[in-house]
Amino acid sequence: QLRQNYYANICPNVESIVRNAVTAKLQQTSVTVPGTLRLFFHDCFVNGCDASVIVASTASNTAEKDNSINLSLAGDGFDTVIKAKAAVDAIEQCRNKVSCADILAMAARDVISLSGGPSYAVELGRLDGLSSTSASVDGKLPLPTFNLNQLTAIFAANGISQTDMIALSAAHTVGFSHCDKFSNRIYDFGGQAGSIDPSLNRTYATQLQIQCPRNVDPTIAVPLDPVSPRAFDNQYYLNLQQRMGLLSSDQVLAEDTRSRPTVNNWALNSVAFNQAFVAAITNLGRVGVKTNPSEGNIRRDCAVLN
Ligand code: HEM
Ligand SMILES: [Ca+2]
Repeated sequence: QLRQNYYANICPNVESIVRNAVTAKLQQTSVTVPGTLRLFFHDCFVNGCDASVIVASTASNTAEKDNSINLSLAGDGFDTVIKAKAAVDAIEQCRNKVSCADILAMAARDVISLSGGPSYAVELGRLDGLSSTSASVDGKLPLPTFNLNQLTAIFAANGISQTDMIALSAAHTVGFSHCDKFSNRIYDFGGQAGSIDPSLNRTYATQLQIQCPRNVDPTIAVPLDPVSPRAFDNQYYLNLQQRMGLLSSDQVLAEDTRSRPTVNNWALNSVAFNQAFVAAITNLGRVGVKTNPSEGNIRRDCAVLN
């Protein structure tokens, strides 16, 4: 139902308007890249790709963004969409004609290519959702402690294959994680005093213990990809081969014999990885999309339901 060039007659320059806004935002802060990419994922897995994650809470409604799992979404991701929407709406012909969900899909595409990843044509035509509740997020997003079966199942629930899940996990080639998401791996692993997760590289574990001491300030975050934290590349898989996946859900992809061959292939072949990633994020962008006016609309303010 979605298609490329959906806005060709409605707002012909929408893609360059969004790209320029994203580029300007990226010049202000590099967090724009991971912030926008993770926002797209957290949107699509809850109520489909409908910008429900961007809606702000009101006196009578606690929105998705205030669910505990979304509290670590970077404010700069939201700001990227708000700024791109303002740039689109500054053009008379485009005003209130482009959905926030599509702007987020375009911005996600743009931050990937602007940080060295593949460029691809993005499918458009999503409507913005009509609701956003914190309760609707519960159980819909993967946890960093998930094993391969749990990861595969939660992606399958969104119609996304295990191969696509392995490709999409490479989004962790950029951005940061707070210490609490992996502290169980570096301190008293398995409840055993002084124990470290055996699937974690020892040298890396020591570095992490220094960056994340016990009782660390909860605002401290460390790069998900310690080798090339700002480049969108296949370094993620090379890290996994070195047991330098930061989250347990990252490292499990190289530890489980069912996913390991794919990890090894994409560590070796960045062209094949880029191809797989484009296919996978295109599938992610199709999850639960609303195209019928009875199920959505085009929000005037991305943070407020019309
Ligand atoms: C496979 C299951 C996944 C799990 C368990 C997972 C979990 C996490 C966790 C725990 C963090 C750290 C949050 C924090 O402490 O601030 C994180 C960060 C991130 N995730 Fe995922 N994630 C998964 C898949 C994805 C996917 C599919 C994408 C996008 C396509 C994605 C994009 C990101 C990005 C870009 C960051 C860095 C955010 C930032 O620096 O602001 N993740 N993820
Ligand atoms: Ca959503």
